[in-house]
Amino acid sequence: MSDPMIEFHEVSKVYGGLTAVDRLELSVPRGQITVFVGPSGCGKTTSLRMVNRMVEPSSGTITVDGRDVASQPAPLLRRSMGYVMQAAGLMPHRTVEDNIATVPRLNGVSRSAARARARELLDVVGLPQNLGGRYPAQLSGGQQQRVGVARALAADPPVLLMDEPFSAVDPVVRHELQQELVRLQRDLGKTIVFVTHDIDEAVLLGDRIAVFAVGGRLAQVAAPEELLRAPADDFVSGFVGRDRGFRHLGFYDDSGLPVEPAETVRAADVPSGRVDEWAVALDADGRPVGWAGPAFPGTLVSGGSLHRAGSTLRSALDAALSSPSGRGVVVDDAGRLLGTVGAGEVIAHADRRRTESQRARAAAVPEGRA
Ligand SMILES: Nc1ncnc2c1ncn2[C@@H]1O[C@H](COP(=O)(O)OP(=O)(O)OP(=O)(O)O)[C@@H](O)[C@H]1O
Repeated sequence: MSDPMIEFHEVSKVYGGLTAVDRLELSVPRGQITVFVGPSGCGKTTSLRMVNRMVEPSSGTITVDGRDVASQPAPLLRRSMGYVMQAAGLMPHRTVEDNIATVPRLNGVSRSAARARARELLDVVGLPQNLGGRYPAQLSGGQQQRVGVARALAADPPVLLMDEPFSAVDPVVRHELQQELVRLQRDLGKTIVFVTHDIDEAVLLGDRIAVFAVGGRLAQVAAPEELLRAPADDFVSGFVGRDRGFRHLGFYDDSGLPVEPAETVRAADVPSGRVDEWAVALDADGRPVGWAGPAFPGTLVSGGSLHRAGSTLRSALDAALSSPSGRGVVVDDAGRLLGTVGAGEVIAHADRRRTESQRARAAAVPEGRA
Protein backbone atom coordinates (compact mmCIF):
# COMPACT_ATOMS: atom_id res chain seq x y z
CA MET A 1 0.00 0.00 0.00
CA SER A 2 1.55 3.26 -1.10
CA ASP A 3 0.24 5.71 1.47
CA PRO A 4 -1.33 4.22 4.58
CA MET A 5 -2.95 6.52 7.16
CA ILE A 6 -3.78 3.88 9.76
CA GLU A 7 -1.91 0.61 10.24
CA PHE A 8 -2.76 -2.33 12.47
CA HIS A 9 0.21 -4.61 13.24
CA GLU A 10 -0.61 -7.96 14.86
CA VAL A 11 -3.38 -6.33 16.90
CA SER A 12 -5.39 -8.56 19.22
CA LYS A 13 -8.03 -7.87 21.82
CA VAL A 14 -8.98 -10.53 24.33
CA TYR A 15 -11.83 -10.15 26.84
CA GLY A 16 -11.50 -12.80 29.54
CA GLY A 17 -11.12 -15.95 27.46
CA LEU A 18 -12.80 -14.48 24.36
CA THR A 19 -10.76 -13.27 21.41
CA ALA A 20 -12.64 -10.27 20.01
CA VAL A 21 -9.90 -9.33 17.50
CA ASP A 22 -7.34 -11.86 16.34
CA ARG A 23 -3.90 -10.65 15.21
CA LEU A 24 -5.25 -7.99 12.89
CA GLU A 25 -2.87 -6.90 10.16
CA LEU A 26 -4.37 -4.14 8.06
CA SER A 27 -3.47 -0.91 6.28
CA VAL A 28 -6.06 1.83 5.84
CA PRO A 29 -5.18 4.08 2.89
CA ARG A 30 -5.15 7.84 3.29
CA GLY A 31 -8.04 9.82 1.84
CA GLN A 32 -10.28 6.84 1.12
CA ILE A 33 -13.28 5.11 2.69
CA THR A 34 -12.39 1.74 4.20
CA VAL A 35 -15.36 -0.28 5.38
CA PHE A 36 -15.21 -2.92 8.13
CA VAL A 37 -18.02 -5.37 7.45
CA GLY A 38 -18.99 -8.71 8.95
CA PRO A 39 -21.60 -10.45 11.07
CA SER A 40 -22.45 -9.36 14.60
CA GLY A 41 -19.76 -9.89 17.22
CA CYS A 42 -16.83 -10.36 14.83
CA GLY A 43 -14.77 -7.48 16.25
CA LYS A 44 -15.51 -4.56 13.90
CA THR A 45 -16.39 -2.04 16.61
CA THR A 46 -13.56 -3.20 18.84
CA SER A 47 -11.09 -2.75 15.98
CA LEU A 48 -12.45 0.72 15.23
CA ARG A 49 -12.33 1.82 18.86
CA MET A 50 -8.74 0.72 19.28
CA VAL A 51 -7.76 3.37 16.72
CA ASN A 52 -8.71 6.24 19.04
CA ARG A 53 -8.02 4.28 22.22
CA MET A 54 -11.59 4.01 23.40
CA VAL A 55 -10.47 0.37 23.71
CA GLU A 56 -6.87 -0.63 24.45
CA PRO A 57 -5.42 -3.58 22.49
CA SER A 58 -4.21 -6.64 24.43
CA SER A 59 -1.24 -6.82 22.07
CA GLY A 60 0.08 -5.35 18.84
CA THR A 61 0.46 -1.76 17.67
CA ILE A 62 -1.67 0.73 15.79
CA THR A 63 -0.17 3.73 14.06
CA VAL A 64 -1.98 6.77 12.71
CA ASP A 65 0.00 8.85 10.25
CA GLY A 66 3.10 6.93 11.32
CA ARG A 67 2.71 7.57 15.08
CA ASP A 68 1.96 4.81 17.57
CA VAL A 69 -1.37 5.70 19.14
CA ALA A 70 -0.21 4.23 22.47
CA SER A 71 2.36 7.01 22.71
CA GLN A 72 -0.28 9.75 22.68
CA PRO A 73 -2.57 10.75 25.56
CA ALA A 74 -5.95 9.08 24.92
CA PRO A 75 -8.14 12.21 25.41
CA LEU A 76 -6.05 14.24 22.95
CA LEU A 77 -5.95 11.38 20.48
CA ARG A 78 -9.74 11.08 20.64
CA ARG A 79 -10.21 14.76 19.94
CA SER A 80 -7.87 14.55 16.97
CA MET A 81 -10.24 12.17 15.15
CA GLY A 82 -13.90 12.49 14.29
CA TYR A 83 -16.15 9.80 15.75
CA VAL A 84 -19.73 9.14 14.69
CA MET A 85 -21.85 6.40 16.17
CA GLN A 86 -25.21 4.80 15.59
CA ALA A 87 -27.34 6.89 17.93
CA ALA A 88 -25.57 10.14 16.93
CA GLY A 89 -24.68 10.51 20.65
CA LEU A 90 -25.66 14.18 20.81
CA MET A 91 -25.89 15.89 24.17
CA PRO A 92 -29.64 16.38 24.72
CA HIS A 93 -29.40 19.53 26.85
CA ARG A 94 -27.24 21.42 24.34
CA THR A 95 -28.36 23.08 21.13
CA VAL A 96 -27.35 21.65 17.77
CA GLU A 97 -24.83 24.47 17.33
CA ASP A 98 -23.24 23.86 20.72
CA ASN A 99 -23.13 20.11 20.07
CA ILE A 100 -21.21 20.70 16.86
CA ALA A 101 -18.93 23.21 18.59
CA THR A 102 -17.92 20.75 21.35
CA VAL A 103 -14.46 19.71 20.14
CA PRO A 104 -13.35 23.14 18.88
CA ARG A 105 -14.35 24.54 22.32
CA LEU A 106 -12.29 21.81 24.06
CA ASN A 107 -9.42 22.77 21.76
CA GLY A 108 -9.61 26.36 23.02
CA VAL A 109 -11.48 28.00 20.13
CA SER A 110 -13.60 30.96 21.27
CA ARG A 111 -17.35 30.44 21.66
CA SER A 112 -18.22 32.81 18.81
CA ALA A 113 -15.66 31.30 16.40
CA ALA A 114 -16.78 27.77 17.31
CA ARG A 115 -20.42 28.68 16.70
CA ALA A 116 -19.57 30.31 13.37
CA ARG A 117 -17.79 27.10 12.38
CA ALA A 118 -20.84 25.11 13.53
CA ARG A 119 -23.09 27.15 11.23
CA GLU A 120 -20.70 26.56 8.34
CA LEU A 121 -20.82 22.82 9.02
CA LEU A 122 -24.61 22.72 9.06
CA ASP A 123 -24.35 23.80 5.48
CA VAL A 124 -21.67 21.21 4.67
CA VAL A 125 -23.91 18.36 5.90
CA GLY A 126 -26.98 19.73 4.14
CA LEU A 127 -28.94 21.15 7.09
CA PRO A 128 -30.58 24.58 7.19
CA GLN A 129 -28.88 27.10 9.50
CA ASN A 130 -32.06 27.68 11.47
CA LEU A 131 -31.76 24.18 13.00
CA GLY A 132 -28.70 25.39 14.92
CA GLY A 133 -30.77 26.72 17.82
CA ARG A 134 -32.83 23.55 18.27
CA TYR A 135 -32.23 20.72 20.72
CA PRO A 136 -31.47 17.20 19.41
CA ALA A 137 -34.92 15.89 20.43
CA GLN A 138 -36.46 18.43 18.07
CA LEU A 139 -34.76 16.83 15.03
CA SER A 140 -35.58 13.72 12.97
CA GLY A 141 -33.29 10.68 13.21
CA GLY A 142 -31.70 11.52 9.84
CA GLN A 143 -31.10 15.14 10.88
CA GLN A 144 -29.51 13.99 14.14
CA GLN A 145 -27.12 11.76 12.18
CA ARG A 146 -26.17 14.72 9.99
CA VAL A 147 -25.46 16.75 13.12
CA GLY A 148 -23.36 13.82 14.37
CA VAL A 149 -21.31 13.99 11.16
CA ALA A 150 -21.00 17.80 11.44
CA ARG A 151 -19.77 17.45 15.02
CA ALA A 152 -17.19 14.87 13.95
CA LEU A 153 -15.94 17.25 11.24
CA ALA A 154 -15.84 20.33 13.48
CA ALA A 155 -12.13 20.30 14.28
CA ASP A 156 -11.32 19.34 10.67
CA PRO A 157 -9.71 16.01 11.65
CA PRO A 158 -7.92 14.02 8.94
CA VAL A 159 -9.54 10.78 10.16
CA LEU A 160 -13.23 10.00 10.67
CA LEU A 161 -14.28 6.84 12.52
CA MET A 162 -17.90 5.91 11.86
CA ASP A 163 -19.63 3.07 13.71
CA GLU A 164 -22.87 2.00 11.99
CA PRO A 165 -23.85 5.66 11.76
CA PHE A 166 -26.85 5.17 9.49
CA SER A 167 -28.30 1.91 10.76
CA ALA A 168 -31.07 3.47 12.87
CA VAL A 169 -32.68 5.56 10.12
CA ASP A 170 -35.24 4.44 7.56
CA PRO A 171 -34.00 3.11 4.19
CA VAL A 172 -34.82 6.23 2.16
CA VAL A 173 -33.04 8.63 4.53
CA ARG A 174 -30.25 6.12 4.88
CA HIS A 175 -29.68 6.14 1.15
CA GLU A 176 -29.58 9.95 1.16
CA LEU A 177 -27.03 9.95 3.99
CA GLN A 178 -24.89 7.39 2.15
CA GLN A 179 -24.87 9.53 -1.00
CA GLU A 180 -23.99 12.59 1.07
CA LEU A 181 -21.10 10.79 2.72
CA VAL A 182 -19.66 9.84 -0.67
CA ARG A 183 -19.96 13.50 -1.75
CA LEU A 184 -18.37 14.76 1.48
CA GLN A 185 -15.52 12.33 1.11
CA ARG A 186 -14.94 13.51 -2.46
CA ASP A 187 -14.96 17.16 -1.38
CA LEU A 188 -13.01 16.87 1.87
CA GLY A 189 -10.66 13.93 1.18
CA LYS A 190 -10.84 12.54 4.73
CA THR A 191 -9.63 9.08 5.68
CA ILE A 192 -12.81 7.33 6.76
CA VAL A 193 -13.17 4.00 8.55
CA PHE A 194 -16.80 2.95 8.43
CA VAL A 195 -18.28 -0.03 10.31
CA THR A 196 -21.40 -1.77 9.05
CA HIS A 197 -22.89 -5.26 8.96
CA ASP A 198 -24.66 -4.46 5.69
CA ILE A 199 -22.77 -5.67 2.61
CA ASP A 200 -24.82 -3.40 0.31
CA GLU A 201 -23.77 -0.36 2.33
CA ALA A 202 -20.16 -1.59 2.28
CA VAL A 203 -20.19 -1.99 -1.50
CA LEU A 204 -21.80 1.39 -2.02
CA LEU A 205 -19.41 3.33 0.22
CA GLY A 206 -16.15 1.48 0.34
CA ASP A 207 -13.07 2.15 -1.72
CA ARG A 208 -11.83 -0.90 0.15
CA ILE A 209 -13.72 -3.43 2.20
CA ALA A 210 -12.30 -5.45 5.09
CA VAL A 211 -14.46 -8.50 5.80
CA PHE A 212 -14.28 -9.75 9.38
CA ALA A 213 -15.23 -13.31 10.34
CA VAL A 214 -16.44 -14.66 13.65
CA GLY A 215 -13.59 -14.84 16.14
CA GLY A 216 -12.17 -11.48 15.08
CA ARG A 217 -10.34 -12.86 12.07
CA LEU A 218 -9.81 -10.70 9.01
CA ALA A 219 -11.10 -12.84 6.14
CA GLN A 220 -10.39 -10.58 3.13
CA VAL A 221 -9.49 -7.01 2.22
CA ALA A 222 -10.31 -5.93 -1.30
CA ALA A 223 -11.94 -3.33 -3.50
CA PRO A 224 -15.71 -3.96 -3.72
CA GLU A 225 -15.58 -5.16 -7.30
CA GLU A 226 -12.89 -7.71 -6.48
CA LEU A 227 -14.67 -8.86 -3.33
CA LEU A 228 -17.80 -9.71 -5.32
CA ARG A 229 -15.88 -11.21 -8.22
CA ALA A 230 -13.39 -13.27 -6.24
CA PRO A 231 -14.34 -13.91 -2.60
CA ALA A 232 -11.31 -15.37 -0.79
CA ASP A 233 -13.12 -18.27 0.87
CA ASP A 234 -16.49 -19.85 1.64
CA PHE A 235 -17.10 -17.54 4.56
CA VAL A 236 -16.68 -14.42 2.42
CA SER A 237 -18.76 -15.78 -0.47
CA GLY A 238 -21.48 -16.73 2.01
CA PHE A 239 -21.37 -13.30 3.58
CA VAL A 240 -21.42 -11.30 0.36
CA GLY A 241 -24.47 -13.36 -0.49
CA ARG A 242 -26.04 -15.43 -3.18
CA ASP A 243 -27.06 -12.35 -5.14
CA ARG A 244 -23.51 -11.05 -5.46
CA GLY A 245 -23.74 -11.61 -9.23
CA PHE A 246 -26.67 -9.23 -9.32
CA ARG A 247 -24.83 -6.74 -7.10
CA HIS A 248 -21.89 -6.92 -9.45
CA LEU A 249 -24.05 -5.26 -12.11
CA GLY A 250 -23.65 -2.11 -10.03
CA PHE A 251 -20.05 -1.88 -11.26
CA TYR A 252 -20.91 -1.60 -14.94
CA ASP A 253 -22.29 1.64 -16.33
CA ASP A 254 -24.76 1.44 -19.19
CA SER A 255 -22.48 2.67 -21.98
CA GLY A 256 -23.33 0.80 -25.17
CA LEU A 257 -26.63 -0.52 -23.81
CA PRO A 258 -29.16 -0.36 -26.66
CA VAL A 259 -32.16 1.85 -25.85
CA GLU A 260 -35.28 1.29 -27.99
CA PRO A 261 -37.69 4.07 -28.87
CA ALA A 262 -40.94 3.73 -26.89
CA GLU A 263 -44.60 3.99 -27.80
CA THR A 264 -45.99 6.93 -25.89
CA VAL A 265 -49.34 8.35 -24.89
CA ARG A 266 -50.24 11.60 -23.14
CA ALA A 267 -51.07 10.88 -19.52
CA ALA A 268 -54.06 13.21 -19.79
CA ASP A 269 -55.50 11.03 -22.59
CA VAL A 270 -55.17 7.70 -20.78
CA PRO A 271 -58.54 7.75 -18.99
CA SER A 272 -60.45 7.73 -22.27
CA GLY A 273 -58.01 6.01 -24.59
CA ARG A 274 -57.44 2.38 -25.49
CA VAL A 275 -54.02 1.19 -26.60
CA ASP A 276 -53.03 -1.86 -28.64
CA GLU A 277 -49.68 -2.29 -26.95
CA TRP A 278 -47.90 -1.00 -23.88
CA ALA A 279 -47.18 2.74 -24.14
CA VAL A 280 -45.33 5.04 -21.75
CA ALA A 281 -47.64 7.74 -20.38
CA LEU A 282 -45.94 11.16 -20.38
CA ASP A 283 -46.80 14.40 -18.61
CA ALA A 284 -46.80 17.70 -20.47
CA ASP A 285 -43.00 17.99 -20.06
CA GLY A 286 -42.24 14.57 -21.53
CA ARG A 287 -41.63 12.90 -18.17
CA PRO A 288 -42.91 9.34 -17.68
CA VAL A 289 -45.69 9.05 -15.09
CA GLY A 290 -46.77 5.44 -15.71
CA TRP A 291 -47.99 3.13 -18.45
CA ALA A 292 -51.10 2.52 -20.52
CA GLY A 293 -51.61 -1.18 -21.34
CA PRO A 294 -53.97 -3.12 -23.59
CA ALA A 295 -55.31 -5.17 -20.69
CA PHE A 296 -56.03 -2.06 -18.61
CA PRO A 297 -58.26 0.20 -20.71
CA GLY A 298 -58.60 3.72 -19.40
CA THR A 299 -56.21 3.09 -16.51
CA LEU A 300 -52.87 4.73 -15.78
CA VAL A 301 -50.76 1.78 -14.58
CA SER A 302 -47.99 2.78 -12.17
CA GLY A 303 -44.51 2.39 -13.54
CA GLY A 304 -41.44 0.64 -12.14
CA SER A 305 -38.17 2.27 -11.18
CA LEU A 306 -36.70 4.66 -13.75
CA HIS A 307 -33.24 4.15 -15.20
CA ARG A 308 -31.32 7.38 -15.58
CA ALA A 309 -29.01 7.19 -18.62
CA GLY A 310 -25.40 6.92 -17.49
CA SER A 311 -26.10 4.99 -14.30
CA THR A 312 -25.43 1.29 -13.76
CA LEU A 313 -26.66 -1.92 -15.36
CA ARG A 314 -28.07 -2.83 -11.95
CA SER A 315 -30.40 0.15 -12.17
CA ALA A 316 -31.30 -0.74 -15.80
CA LEU A 317 -32.16 -4.32 -14.86
CA ASP A 318 -34.17 -3.17 -11.88
CA ALA A 319 -36.12 -0.78 -14.11
CA ALA A 320 -36.91 -3.61 -16.55
CA LEU A 321 -37.87 -6.14 -13.87
CA SER A 322 -40.03 -3.67 -11.94
CA SER A 323 -41.88 -2.37 -15.00
CA PRO A 324 -45.45 -3.64 -15.62
CA SER A 325 -44.67 -3.90 -19.34
CA GLY A 326 -41.34 -5.71 -18.87
CA ARG A 327 -39.57 -2.75 -20.52
CA GLY A 328 -37.47 -0.53 -18.25
CA VAL A 329 -37.98 3.19 -18.79
CA VAL A 330 -34.81 5.18 -19.52
CA VAL A 331 -34.79 8.92 -18.76
CA ASP A 332 -32.31 11.76 -19.17
CA ASP A 333 -30.96 13.94 -16.35
CA ALA A 334 -34.06 16.10 -16.49
CA GLY A 335 -36.30 13.03 -16.09
CA ARG A 336 -37.55 13.07 -19.72
CA LEU A 337 -38.14 9.85 -21.62
CA LEU A 338 -35.29 8.54 -23.79
CA GLY A 339 -36.64 5.05 -24.52
CA THR A 340 -36.84 1.59 -22.98
CA VAL A 341 -34.69 -1.47 -22.29
CA GLY A 342 -35.63 -5.10 -21.69
CA ALA A 343 -34.15 -7.35 -18.99
CA GLY A 344 -32.76 -9.75 -21.61
CA GLU A 345 -30.91 -6.93 -23.33
CA VAL A 346 -29.39 -5.75 -20.04
CA ILE A 347 -28.21 -9.26 -19.20
CA ALA A 348 -26.79 -9.85 -22.69
CA HIS A 349 -24.97 -6.52 -22.36
CA ALA A 350 -23.66 -7.41 -18.89
CA ASP A 351 -22.34 -10.67 -20.33
CA ARG A 352 -20.49 -8.80 -23.07
CA ARG A 353 -19.00 -6.38 -20.55
CA ARG A 354 -17.88 -9.24 -18.32
CA THR A 355 -16.19 -11.05 -21.20
CA GLU A 356 -14.44 -7.82 -22.21
CA SER A 357 -13.16 -7.19 -18.70
CA GLN A 358 -11.99 -10.83 -18.37
CA ARG A 359 -10.06 -10.46 -21.62
CA ALA A 360 -8.55 -7.20 -20.40
CA ARG A 361 -7.51 -8.85 -17.12
CA ALA A 362 -6.03 -11.85 -18.91
CA ALA A 363 -4.06 -9.51 -21.17
CA ALA A 364 -2.72 -7.67 -18.10
CA VAL A 365 -1.41 -10.86 -16.41
CA PRO A 366 2.33 -11.28 -17.12
CA GLU A 367 3.21 -14.37 -19.11
CA GLY A 368 3.62 -17.54 -17.08
CA ARG A 369 1.26 -16.32 -14.33
CA ALA A 370 -2.12 -17.08 -15.95
N1 LIG B 1 -16.31 -4.55 26.92
C1 LIG B 1 -16.43 -5.83 26.56
N2 LIG B 1 -16.32 -6.83 27.44
C2 LIG B 1 -16.40 -8.12 27.08
N3 LIG B 1 -16.62 -8.53 25.81
C3 LIG B 1 -16.75 -7.59 24.87
C4 LIG B 1 -16.65 -6.20 25.18
N4 LIG B 1 -16.82 -5.49 24.02
C5 LIG B 1 -17.01 -6.41 23.05
N5 LIG B 1 -16.96 -7.66 23.54
C6 LIG B 1 -17.10 -8.91 22.78
O1 LIG B 1 -16.15 -8.90 21.74
C7 LIG B 1 -16.69 -9.44 20.54
C8 LIG B 1 -16.57 -8.43 19.42
O2 LIG B 1 -17.44 -7.33 19.69
P1 LIG B 1 -17.60 -6.10 18.71
O3 LIG B 1 -18.59 -5.16 19.33
O4 LIG B 1 -16.29 -5.59 18.34
O5 LIG B 1 -18.26 -6.80 17.45
P2 LIG B 1 -18.95 -6.17 16.19
O6 LIG B 1 -18.44 -6.94 15.03
O7 LIG B 1 -18.77 -4.70 16.17
O8 LIG B 1 -20.47 -6.54 16.43
P3 LIG B 1 -21.83 -5.73 16.15
O9 LIG B 1 -22.00 -5.71 14.66
O10 LIG B 1 -22.87 -6.60 16.82
O11 LIG B 1 -21.67 -4.39 16.77
C9 LIG B 1 -18.12 -9.83 20.87
O12 LIG B 1 -18.16 -11.20 21.17
C10 LIG B 1 -18.44 -9.00 22.08
O13 LIG B 1 -19.40 -9.64 22.90
